[in-house]
Amino acid sequence: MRQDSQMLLTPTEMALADSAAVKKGVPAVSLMAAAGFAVVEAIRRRWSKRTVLVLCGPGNNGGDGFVIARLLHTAGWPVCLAFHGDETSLSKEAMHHFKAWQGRVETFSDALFDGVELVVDAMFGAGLSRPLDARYRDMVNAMIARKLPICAVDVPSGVDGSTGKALGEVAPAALTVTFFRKKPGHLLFPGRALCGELVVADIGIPEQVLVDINVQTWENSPELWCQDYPWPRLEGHKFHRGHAVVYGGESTTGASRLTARSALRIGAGLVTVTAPSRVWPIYAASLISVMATSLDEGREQEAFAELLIDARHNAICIGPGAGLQGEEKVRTRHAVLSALATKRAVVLDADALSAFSDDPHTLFDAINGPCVMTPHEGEFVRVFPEINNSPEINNVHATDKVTRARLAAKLSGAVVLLKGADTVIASPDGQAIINSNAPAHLATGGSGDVLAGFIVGLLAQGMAPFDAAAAAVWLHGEVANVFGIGLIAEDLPECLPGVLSDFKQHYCSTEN
Ligand SMILES: NC(=O)C1=CN([C@@H]2O[C@H](COP(=O)(O)OP(=O)(O)OC[C@H]3O[C@@H](n4cnc5c(N)ncnc54)[C@H](OP(=O)(O)O)[C@@H]3O)[C@@H](O)[C@H]2O)[C@H](O)CC1
Ligand SMILES: [K+]
Repeated sequence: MRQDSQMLLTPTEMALADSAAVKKGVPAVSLMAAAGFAVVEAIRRRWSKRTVLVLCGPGNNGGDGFVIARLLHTAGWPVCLAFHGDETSLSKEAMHHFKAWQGRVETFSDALFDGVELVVDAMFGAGLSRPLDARYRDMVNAMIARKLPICAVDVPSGVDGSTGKALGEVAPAALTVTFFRKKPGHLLFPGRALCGELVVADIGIPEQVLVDINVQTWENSPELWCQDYPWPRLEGHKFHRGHAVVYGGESTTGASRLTARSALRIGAGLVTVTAPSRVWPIYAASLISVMATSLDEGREQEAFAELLIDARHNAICIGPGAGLQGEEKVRTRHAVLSALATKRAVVLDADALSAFSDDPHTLFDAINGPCVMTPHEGEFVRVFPEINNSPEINNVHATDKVTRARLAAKLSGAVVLLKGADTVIASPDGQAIINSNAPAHLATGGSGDVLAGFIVGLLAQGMAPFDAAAAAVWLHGEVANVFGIGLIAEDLPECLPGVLSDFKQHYCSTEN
């Protein structure tokens, strides 16, 4: 996966890009000048001339602030620049721009905010290494109290660019201007909410510097996987489009029916729901294009395993409505192990994960083929207690969502899709994708069942697990955006065809 435009750089990787650019002959002082210029451009596009307070910190984020203050002043804006830090410790480039500022340099105080209409937050960016010291914290609290519009340089001060975590109180920005590429912290909550509008500015770093950086994190977009999207082919046949099996439970029958319909809508050639014979009539009466197969009473486990002997059943989804009560839990576990034993593509969601909360390693040991797990936070904690309980695994801090998903993928051998407003998809080889298109109204009952259906439907058509998971999540979010507020889970598969047509037109120019 090498889609340069979708790459997300951690602050450490950004520093590598920065120094590689300098090695290629772009002076650091020019990078800083370009960064400041880009912020001023973004400010002038958004706000008319007004009184600005530029708060500068001790590092190069503050250096950008010196440039911003100078350029706004030159443009005739009333500017107040305040700096807190050790002047003698400024980097060469920051010192260069500090000296170029001809006006007064104020010390931090609450009174600075009087009469101000816009604040530029250039206190800390990529170099933040700990919660803010008291003087900076006071300014953050004043910004929060004054409710003034804020333009943050690179990140709002206090947000960790690699994790999106807030190291203490953070004043939310109306606009954040970052450089070269987005950082994971711009997409992960709470960072995402604190950034406001996000602008990525070109500051003259050559694209070639990316070749030597082993980037492993991307923002989800069809550009990452549209090449491999399994469009129906004219010479195709429904048997070429796979046969998905969805395991249906006894009590919450709607969940697996939603999953099955979604698998069919996204293009699986055939979809079968299996159901215990006691409840089979519910499935049979309500399904039309999805087939319902009855599992004989008393030998449901054997019957499910027997169904899977037919290798045409090439993708299996277990979890939505599978059941966790008494005997149902035993059957759910058995179904999962039978499915994994086939080494065909398997999606494990909801109850299929919780059923292994007592002995997750039994589950991990059984994963030896293509598998996607789709836990929400609660299920993640149940299945990966060691990642959750230990702050550090193999010297990696396992507290942020991307790292946790990566570790889980490595531990289990499955692609792990950790759901939420900022869903992360991680592959056992370390690659991770952060999704950013899900609207708030997608959080509705049954929406996870639909997602599992989209994934198993794509797997049935031969898409690789990591791509299938990323494509399903993006399409899921896109459908919700197109449908709008008032969405219920049933709307998702029904609204998918229009979204698929638009997506095909925009991203897949050549006919398959
Ligand atoms: N990378 C690029 O291509 C460009 C980046 N630009 C801008 O530069 C910043 C990153 O600059 P950097 O100097 O690395 O980091 P910061 O400005 O964020 O701050 C580092 C200094 O702050 C001290 N620090 C860190 N945390 C705290 C804290 N909680 N309280 C007080 N002081 C703190 C840190 O001290 P240490 O003791 O930790 O070493 C540093 O002194 C990037 O965000 C961009 O805005 C360029 O100008 C353009 C190119
Ligand atoms: K900042």
